[in-house]
Amino acid sequence: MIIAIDGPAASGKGTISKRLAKHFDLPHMDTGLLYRAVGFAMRDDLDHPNWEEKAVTTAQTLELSHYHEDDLTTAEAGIAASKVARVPEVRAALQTAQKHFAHQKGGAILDGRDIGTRICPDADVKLYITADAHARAQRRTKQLNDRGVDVTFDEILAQIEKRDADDRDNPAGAFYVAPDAHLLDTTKLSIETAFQAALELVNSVLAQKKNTP
Ligand SMILES: Nc1ncnc2c1ncn2[C@@H]1O[C@H](COP(=O)(O)OP(=O)(O)OP(=O)(O)O)[C@@H](O)[C@H]1O
Ligand SMILES: Nc1ccn([C@@H]2O[C@H](COP(=O)(O)O)[C@@H](O)[C@H]2O)c(=O)n1
Repeated sequence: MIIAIDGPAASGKGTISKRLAKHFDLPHMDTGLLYRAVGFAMRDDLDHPNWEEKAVTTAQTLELSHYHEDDLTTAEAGIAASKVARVPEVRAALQTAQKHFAHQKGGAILDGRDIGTRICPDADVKLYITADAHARAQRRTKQLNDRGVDVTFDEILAQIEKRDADDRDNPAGAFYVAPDAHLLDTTKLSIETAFQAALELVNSVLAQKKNTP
């Protein structure tokens, strides 16, 4: 079984994906980390004239295990990720690993931006997790402040709005809600309620498929 989960930054898709992965005993891939790793590796080179070429080589030779998650989950790595994600050859290099992970025996859960549209258009279940920018900025600010990172709500809101806009008009992406995705707005939901709502959606899609000859 393949479950594809998409949504904008800090919508809670990673939290829901991890919980669903545990529930269904499926391996999980946070595909944003791949783009973040390339962005992080390129952080001092993004102003160079030939940065795109270097980003492609970085993506083609990426070893995610060489990076620390704390370095990848910063706001700066998110902004750099969004920049390298606009290079079609970077996307192509990272797609191979994602498709391979998705189609392993027994299935998988992947979360990102183009999982239901480009990586796994054949997924058994597709969810699109969203929340308004204000709620997402509050969550991300708390997440970073709890980790001791000194950022304000206003800074994070501005970054989230910019990243939303950059991602929305990424010419190399397929960042739209797949027509067969189920939408879940978590703006007013706690983590637990959001997870239960996602689980209900997944179970209802699976039950429907089981009953369809
Ligand atoms: N429904 C919710 N209510 C409150 N906080 C939440 C909710 N869902 C997630 N969070 C918190 O918001 C933060 C961001 O969540 P998460 O990492 O799951 O988002 P994401 O969409 O995967 O983000 P990214 O796109 O940057 O990877 C985390 O600290 C998480 O605990
Ligand atoms: N499938 C994906 C996943 C992510 N991106 C880009 O990476 C940025 C960081 O992603 P997070 O999920 O960790 O926030 C994101 O803003 C996208 O630009 C992508 O292109 N495709």
